[in-house]
Amino acid sequence: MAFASPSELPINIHLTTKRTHHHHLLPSQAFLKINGDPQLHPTINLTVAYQGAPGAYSEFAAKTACPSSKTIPYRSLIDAILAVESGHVDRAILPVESTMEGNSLRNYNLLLQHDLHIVQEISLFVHYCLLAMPGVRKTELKRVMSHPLALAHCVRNLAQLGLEREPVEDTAGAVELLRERRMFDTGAIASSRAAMLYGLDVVAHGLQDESWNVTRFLVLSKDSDLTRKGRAGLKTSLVVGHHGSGGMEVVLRVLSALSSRGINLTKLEVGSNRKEDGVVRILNVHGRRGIGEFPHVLYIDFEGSMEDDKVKEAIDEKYCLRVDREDPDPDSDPELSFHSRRSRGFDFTVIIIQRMLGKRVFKLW
Ligand SMILES: O=C(O)C(=O)Cc1ccccc1
Repeated sequence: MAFASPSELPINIHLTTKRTHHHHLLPSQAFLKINGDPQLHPTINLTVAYQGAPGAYSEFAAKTACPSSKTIPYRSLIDAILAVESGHVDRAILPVESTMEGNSLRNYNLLLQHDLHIVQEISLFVHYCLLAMPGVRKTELKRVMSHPLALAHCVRNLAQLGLEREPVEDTAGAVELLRERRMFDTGAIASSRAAMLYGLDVVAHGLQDESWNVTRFLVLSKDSDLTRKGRAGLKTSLVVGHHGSGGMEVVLRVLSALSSRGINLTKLEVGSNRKEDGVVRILNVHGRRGIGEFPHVLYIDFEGSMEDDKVKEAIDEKYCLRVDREDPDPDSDPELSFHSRRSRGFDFTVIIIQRMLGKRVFKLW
């Protein structure tokens, strides 16, 4: 391609603050412990998979999180994740939630179905631009293409401009398509970096409906880094899948086990089970592998590490969160499936994800 590679483009950073789906029932709770340290493990020469074309926000997030790494585009998030799982690349980057849209839960749930470790997280301030073919004016545009999340973030402004929305795979992919097909009546929402990369004009800046628009990305790796054991600055994610027996009491038990020990929660989300979403599928990474299905899910992030005494205590609290790494008793009731432990009549599984505490927000203009 005649355009500069993304790594050659100036990046303006402002620091502001395989699937084996076994459907058979499984014993054992899932226990996934995740950690990592970019300082201990420099990202030079790493390969990082992202979804989209060069110039996508995910690529920028990958480059920011893993400086000097080589970013590799993939068509879909699943392809990017499979590339890490199969060892073709070292890392994958996954956008999981944004301040405007809340959780892209489908992405988060992808994480639960693959045996990968979160080694880092990065928050990116996303500033959307309206791009058009060179010389085209904003008023000449009839429609706009972009990633569904970008379209959702700009819905009011786009309506005001009277532009029809057309979802495509990613923001940079929209720009590429626009240029390839020489579409003079169509714009794309993407970064100014994508405009430079593909030689398009920026006809409007800051198209997001709300000024504070931050997306959180997770960096995934096949390997965990046990050298981080007990180190400060970690954040842990807990995903509790349950079957709703006892109403919401599982939720209360989990929260009280953490809050009674002064453990600071940084995220709390009770997975709603609207019919169209169906169950959440969670991979069991211990014992016999397979997928468990849970109609109710609780997502929690808290500050601290699984090595902290109070965290250990909360996790081990009797009748509350028992995380069992051992294979369950083979004679146990197969109906217990994935979530072999029943605690006072509740059945649930717990996934624990340990990772870096990401406090910084990067800005891309
Ligand atoms: O389409 C892109 O550029 C992506 O990387 C996905 C995305 C879209 C909008 C905000 C953050 C990430």
